[in-house]
Amino acid sequence: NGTTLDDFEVISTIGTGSYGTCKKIKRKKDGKVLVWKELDYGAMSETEKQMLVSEVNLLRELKSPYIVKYYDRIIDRARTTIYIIMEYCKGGDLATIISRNKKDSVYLDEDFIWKILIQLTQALQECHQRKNGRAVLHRDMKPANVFLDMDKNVKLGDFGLARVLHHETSFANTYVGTPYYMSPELVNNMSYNEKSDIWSMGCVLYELCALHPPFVASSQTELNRKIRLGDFDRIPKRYSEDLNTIISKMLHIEVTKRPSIEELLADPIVVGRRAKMD
Ligand SMILES: CN(C)CCCNS(=O)(=O)c1cccc(Nc2nc(OCC3CCCCC3)c3[nH]cnc3n2)c1
Repeated sequence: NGTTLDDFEVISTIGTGSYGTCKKIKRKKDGKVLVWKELDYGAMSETEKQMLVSEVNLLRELKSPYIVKYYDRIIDRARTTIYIIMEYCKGGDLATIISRNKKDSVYLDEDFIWKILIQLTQALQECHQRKNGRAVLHRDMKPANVFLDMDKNVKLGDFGLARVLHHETSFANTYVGTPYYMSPELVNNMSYNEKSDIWSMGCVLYELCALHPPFVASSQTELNRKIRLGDFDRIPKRYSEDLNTIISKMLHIEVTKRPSIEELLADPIVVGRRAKMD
């Protein structure tokens, strides 16, 4: 592909993630605002570079209105840096929205939370039920990875990048935050599976309601104990029994009892709410 860095102009730096820096950019030919994520692969082994290539190729295949659109990539061998060009989400991320509402002690509207629930479920459906291939697991769904576009539609971001960097040897593996969203099966050292993404989605939706995660502790061991027990307070009483029921189902500690994407989309409560929205 003929895309080069000169085709873009950097507007500003949005932030730095576990893998590198995210910048807001403008495509010179038409002024379109995008972002790129800069990853320095200099310290990566051959295996990790292979994983990075396959993750980026997976990004290209994920096409959903609720997944951050991948545009292109530029490789700068001189700087051992890959630039992954994606759509810019004007509404920012849910972590920022949650912390602002928490500071102002203002709960989010139930309709807004249902919209996020339904769109996040559809984003996961695209990944878990991919037509031409194996399911892509997000592995790192959390409020900071869920963005909004200018119409407050969900844009699930940073796919795959999490996997590449959770590869044991990569430097970015040093945990920066507390893994509030680890599922019970992960805490019990079992394998990550599609139902683990459902658990994380439940944690994100719970946090949108309560403005704090379902399980909070001051140490990893205490957090693990709480996650294994699976006891959490009901979401604030201002929210309906329907919303509480759906979120509680996603937070079932037994993987087999936790609904799959298709079961969620077929749930009468979800079907009923979607009918009201469309
Ligand atoms: C770290 N955050 C709590 C706040 C810091 C920054 N504010 S913010 O709420 O993300 C914010 C504000 C305005 C616009 C956007 N748009 C946006 N951001 C992305 O990634 C952000 C990046 C992810 C890794 C960590 C650093 C930040 C995108 N990726 C693909 N499209 C993207 N569009 C984001």
